[in-house]
Amino acid sequence: MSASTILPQGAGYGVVIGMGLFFSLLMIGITWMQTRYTSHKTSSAEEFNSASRSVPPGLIAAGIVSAWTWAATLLQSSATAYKFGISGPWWYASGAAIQILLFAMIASKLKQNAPYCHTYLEIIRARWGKVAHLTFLFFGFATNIIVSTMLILGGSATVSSLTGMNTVAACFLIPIGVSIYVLTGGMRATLIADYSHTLVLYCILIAFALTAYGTSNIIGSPSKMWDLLAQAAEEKPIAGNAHGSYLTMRSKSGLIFGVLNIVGNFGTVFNDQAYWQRAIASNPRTSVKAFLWGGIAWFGVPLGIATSLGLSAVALAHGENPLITLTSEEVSAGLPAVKAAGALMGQSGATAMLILLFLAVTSACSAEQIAVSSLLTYDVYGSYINPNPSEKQILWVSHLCIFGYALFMGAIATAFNYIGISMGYLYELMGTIIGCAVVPIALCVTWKKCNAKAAISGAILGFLAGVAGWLGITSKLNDGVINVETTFGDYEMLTGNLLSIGVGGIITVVWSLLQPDNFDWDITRNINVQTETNITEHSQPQSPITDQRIIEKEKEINGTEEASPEYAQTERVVEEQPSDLVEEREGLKKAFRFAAWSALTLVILLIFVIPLPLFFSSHVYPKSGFTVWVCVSLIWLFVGLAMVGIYPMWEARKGLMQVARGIAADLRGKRT
Ligand SMILES: NC(N)=O
Repeated sequence: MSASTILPQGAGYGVVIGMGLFFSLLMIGITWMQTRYTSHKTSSAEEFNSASRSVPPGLIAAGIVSAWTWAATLLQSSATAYKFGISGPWWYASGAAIQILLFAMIASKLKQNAPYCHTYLEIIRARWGKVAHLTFLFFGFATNIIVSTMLILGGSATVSSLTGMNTVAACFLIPIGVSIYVLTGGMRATLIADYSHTLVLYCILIAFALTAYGTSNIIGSPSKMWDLLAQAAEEKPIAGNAHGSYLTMRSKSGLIFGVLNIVGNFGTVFNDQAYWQRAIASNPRTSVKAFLWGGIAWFGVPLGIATSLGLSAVALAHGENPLITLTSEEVSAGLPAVKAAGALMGQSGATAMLILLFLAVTSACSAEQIAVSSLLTYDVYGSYINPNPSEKQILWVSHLCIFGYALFMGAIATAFNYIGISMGYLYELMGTIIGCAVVPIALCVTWKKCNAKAAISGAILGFLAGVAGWLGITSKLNDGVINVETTFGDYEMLTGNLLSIGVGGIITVVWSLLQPDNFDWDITRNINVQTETNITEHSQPQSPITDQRIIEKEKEINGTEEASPEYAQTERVVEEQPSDLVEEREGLKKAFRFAAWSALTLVILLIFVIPLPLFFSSHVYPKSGFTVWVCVSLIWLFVGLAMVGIYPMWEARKGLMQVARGIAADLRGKRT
């Protein structure tokens, strides 16, 4: 064991390679059972990439939580608690949960307006053409690359800090291990692996919280933590916080981080095919529920770990005999939680942290790999290289892209490591690079008036404004010095993030209002309709029905949908029971209204109603208030465990029984 690491190097290799192999074997087993005992075969491209669009809400919610739980969710959230006190966990959790909640509305519009697409870029291509497609493909890939790099940087920094494992080896071995299980299982098995990861993740988070606030000899109660935090503030008050305290929402840097977090995370949800893919894989009737549940359950993850380990790091790094020390580079790399776990729980804490990070990073990596593979397969290969691919070719290209992207993830994370760009830096920068595409992408599937030129110009000019503003303000505030350190300032990052999303959004909306498009959603509703019926192995296409019938019936019901004469005359073959189609669209409209009300209410509560009065009143929590805060964070973890750890099992009971009956029949020799 290296003198400076809490675990031996072998533990790092053991977890990365051993657990990678374990999950690959598990995936082979799940895929085999899925193929043998259920109707879902991964030899179908539709099943491999979109899980036949039939996944129930609990499993999708677990998949959302696991894709959205990055290394940064655990590490960066705790680093914000270390830097800003309790406002850090709040702003991290609320500033990144609202996008998932709002995406519930997009998910329902997606099911209404492009029910058979494989990627959101297919919608952009069908609606706005090739230039828009290429423009947003750039922002889509930029999002996946930034997210993947942060994942691998965070994961490898943790593994090498805890075990001394070679960082480059970790950078490559983590994504390659993940690619093996993604290759084996495709989308559905990946969601099942996500579920198992999420279950263990919640259990470890609960164990950390109970140790920090219940059993630890060093802290052990909210009251003792309050004392230690008060002492830390006396020793080293936080500039910009009320009374320099860690126990207040009144934190200037915390609030700036909150804004950065909100902007950046809009980009990493709305531009990331991984979330569209979960909406696509979802059963249409329950996609809204899945995203609302996912957002609510996920909120507890950063809030819980940052309240326990982030604040523990503050307590342990101060006082007469600090148990841990943290350099600013280590804080930027997200290591306060890692060091706190080791100091509070010794080797068992370090091992739990290693496993936690491994699970979070691998499940988020798997989401990124399958997302990038879908973009490359459908939007590059299928759009520009081979417009009429066979199912075999789609599967072959998907597999190749998953493995190729795993190698790319390792290489790019290694490069960032060498040039000294940390996960924390990328986290604050991401909104500047990708925020500009958020509004056009969201409007592509929700607003018929949004015009193509406005969307393309908005995204490109927003990007240029964001980057120019970020670098310009850096130069102005730092005497012309532009480097990694100066560009990482609060105001520098804030300027870039706000300009990018603001300019992109304003240009897109204002131009579209001045020159409104009048898009016919039937064009996007027809994406892949013919292909789907041809390639879906098990679907039994119903007799063809005409759009005219659908449109007329729809008019009878609500009198709103306008029929395009051109489309009304075409015959459309659909995959689902056609007689259900109109009722289904009505159901989706209701679901959209429900998503809008619930998501907007939660957003207003989480971003305005709860934190802002606490900020403006400069309230510093007394012991009783802090104890309530700790209890809420713990309860939220248990609620999350119930929502995405226990509920999916209940939901899957019939499928599990079917598999169990199949296995029993096999054992009795009654099945061939
Ligand atoms: N997924 C995030 N932003 O932690």
